[in-house]
Amino acid sequence: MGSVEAANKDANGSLTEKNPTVVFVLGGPGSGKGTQCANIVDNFQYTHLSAGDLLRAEIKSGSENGTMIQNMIKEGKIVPSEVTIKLLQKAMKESGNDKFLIDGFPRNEENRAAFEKVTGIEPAFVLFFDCPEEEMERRLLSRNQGREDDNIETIRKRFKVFLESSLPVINYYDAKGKVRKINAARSVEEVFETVKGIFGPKNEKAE
Ligand SMILES: Nc1ncnc2c1ncn2[C@@H]1O[C@H](COP(=O)(O)OP(=O)(O)O)[C@@H](O)[C@H]1O
Ligand SMILES: Nc1ccn([C@@H]2O[C@H](COP(=O)(O)OP(=O)(O)O)[C@@H](O)[C@H]2O)c(=O)n1
Repeated sequence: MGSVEAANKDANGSLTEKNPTVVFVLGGPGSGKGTQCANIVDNFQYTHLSAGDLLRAEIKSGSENGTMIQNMIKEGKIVPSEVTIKLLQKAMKESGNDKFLIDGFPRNEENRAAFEKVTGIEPAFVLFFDCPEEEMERRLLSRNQGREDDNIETIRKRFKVFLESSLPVINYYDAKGKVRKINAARSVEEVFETVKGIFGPKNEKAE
């Protein structure tokens, strides 16, 4: 990692090295990213930041970008990284933590390159929840969270975007040896057993 980009100024204005630990959590829509992130947060010292949740909160907040974000989500399109990265940076700062699960980001090459450029952060590793489309479709159609994009028409568009734009990002990190691929087509408990093994005992929360 470029140490210059990673350097931050402390309260006295002097440069300090701050290297937050970032784990990207990727996988198709409905693969179980959010579910497993909740389990990780219960057991390990990480803060969960879902890019989709941050974007949905931005719509609700009445922000000037709200309508644009809402239209893009309805179409299953990826919101420009400038918007998403600002939300992620703000949430990282506000958390006071230095360990993050960044869920549903980066979703395309533009997301990936911009995050690296703006923050200077490289992920420690990437969790990839691998799940067949039929299973993801079943899960999304019964998610019942009232999401405007959990309808079959938008779901098909999201699958297409995942294959065309998000998988290349996973392949990019795979070539760097950073991807931990997990079979997500199992029960929540079985998937979490595998996830636990990846995080190891080091960051486990005390009972
Ligand atoms: N391993 C699993 N088996 C069955 N259903 C699951 C599993 N993991 C998550 N779900 C359910 O599938 C839906 C999508 O999961 P979610 O975690 O929201 O996925 P993502 O964040 O990847 O879109 C939710 O209703 C969730 O309860
Ligand atoms: N990095 C991101 C993440 C989500 N999004 C948008 O938010 C939608 C929902 O993403 P999500 O991660 O909450 O949900 P899933 O599609 O994984 O179920 C995506 O289909 C995109 O429209 C985005 O534009 N950029």
